[in-house]
Amino acid sequence: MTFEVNFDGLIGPTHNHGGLSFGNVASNKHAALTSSPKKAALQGLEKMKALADMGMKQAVLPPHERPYIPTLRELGFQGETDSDVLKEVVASAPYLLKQVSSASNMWVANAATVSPFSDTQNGKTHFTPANLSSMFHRSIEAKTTSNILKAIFQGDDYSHHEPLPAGEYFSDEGAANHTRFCQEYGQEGVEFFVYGASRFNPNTPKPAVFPARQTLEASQAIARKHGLSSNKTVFAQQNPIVIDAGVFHNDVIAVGTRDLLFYHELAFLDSEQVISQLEESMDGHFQSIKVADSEVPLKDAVSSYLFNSQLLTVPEQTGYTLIVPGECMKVESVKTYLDSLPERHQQINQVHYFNLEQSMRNGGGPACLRLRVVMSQQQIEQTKANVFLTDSLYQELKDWVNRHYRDELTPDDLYDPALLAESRAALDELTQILNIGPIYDFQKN
Ligand SMILES: NCCC[C@H](NC(=O)CCC(=O)O)C(=O)O
Repeated sequence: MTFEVNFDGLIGPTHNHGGLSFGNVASNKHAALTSSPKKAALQGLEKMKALADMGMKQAVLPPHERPYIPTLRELGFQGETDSDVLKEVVASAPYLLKQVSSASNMWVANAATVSPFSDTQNGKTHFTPANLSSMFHRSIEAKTTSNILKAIFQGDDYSHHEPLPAGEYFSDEGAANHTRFCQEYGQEGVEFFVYGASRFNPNTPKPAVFPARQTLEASQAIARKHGLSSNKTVFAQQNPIVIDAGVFHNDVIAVGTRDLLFYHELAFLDSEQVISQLEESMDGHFQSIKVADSEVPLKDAVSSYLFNSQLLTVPEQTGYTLIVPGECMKVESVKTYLDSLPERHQQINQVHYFNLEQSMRNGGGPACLRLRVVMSQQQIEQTKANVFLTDSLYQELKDWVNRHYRDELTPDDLYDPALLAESRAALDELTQILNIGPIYDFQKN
C-alpha cells in the first residue's frame, strides 16, 4: 500500500503576529496583535488528531529554533553568549528581532517540493528545500528544514537536494505552488508547477503591486533536478490579478489531489489551457471543479481561505473530503457555496471546518500547515523518527505544549531573553520525544 502522508508543521513557541509578509493580506492586517503560541500549537494538533482519527496517515514536523542566533552572528553581531547577541540586536538593530523570531516555519507547505519515487527517473523520492528568498524572515528556514528532512527521510529511498540559489531569480516557495495528480499514489503521476512570474523573460505579465514569490525558472530547475518526465509535468502561470488581490501562493486559490483540481476561475492566466494540459498529461483521467467569481468573489476567496483547504480521500469513504478553516463559515458567499457543494459536485461529499485562527491571522490555513509526502507502508515502518501521530504521541505533544508554551506573546515580549532559553528547553525535549537526533544549531555547539 502507498499513502499520501500529511506532515504538519508543529507551531513553535515564538508564534507572533509580526506583519512581516508584504502581499499577504492577513499578515499585514493582524500585525502587532497579541498572539497565543499555546492556542496556536494546540489548534494545529487538533487538526492533526482529527485527520489521524479519520484514518489518514498523519505525521508531524518539528518547529525551528527561534530567535535564530546563527543568522544574527552571520550579520555581524558578536556577543559572547547568545543572550549577549540578542542584547546587541535590541540595542542597535531592533527591526531584526521580529525577522529572526517568526514561527513561520510552521507553514511546511513552503518547506520543500517533494516528488514521489513513482514520478522520478531514478525511482527515489526527491526533496528540494525551498529557498524562500522573497521574504527575509522565511529565507532563514532552508538550512533547518534540510536538517529535519534528512533526519526523517533516511536511506537509499530518498534523494535530498540543496535549495536553489538564493535571490529573486530562482525564488522558490515549495509545495504551496506544486500539486501532484495521479490515479493511485504509488503510480506515476503528473506534477503541476504554478509560478507567479518569469524572472528571465521581462515580456511576460507580472503583478503590479505585490511580489510574485515563485519564478518559472525555479519551478523548471526543480523539475530537472527531480528527474521528472516532460510529458508528465505541467507549468502554469498564476493570474497576476490574484497575486495583487493577496494570493501570494497558488494554494490560496486552488487545491488538488489524485485526479481532482478545485480552483477559482481567476486562479490561472489561462485556465482553459491549464485544464486541457492537465487532461492530456493525465490521459483523460482528470476532473476539475471551477468556482465562478460571481459565486465566490476573489476577495471572499482570499479572506475565507476557501481554497487553502485540504482535499482528502479518506479510507473507507467514497468521494473527496474538504478540510476548510473556520473562517469559511463567516463569509456568506463561501458558506452558501460550501453548503451546496456536496449536492452540486458529488465528488466532494464531506466538508469539515477547523479552528486555526492563530495561524490564519498570519495567512496560513489548513493546506499551508501540511507537506504531503507519498510513502509506502514499508517506508513508514522503516522511519526511525517518532513522527507518526499515534494517540500516545498526540497526548505527549499536547502535554509538551501545555508545559512549555506561553499563553500570550506581544511583539514586545520578543525582547525578553527568557524566551530564547524557554524555546530551547522546549525544543531540546521535543527532539527526544520525536527521536529525531540533534537537528538544531544550539544542540550542535
Ligand atoms: N503558506 C502560508 C504562509 C504564510 C506566511 N506568513 C508569514 O510569514 C507571516 C508572519 C508574520 O507576519 O508574522 C508567508 O507569508 O509566507
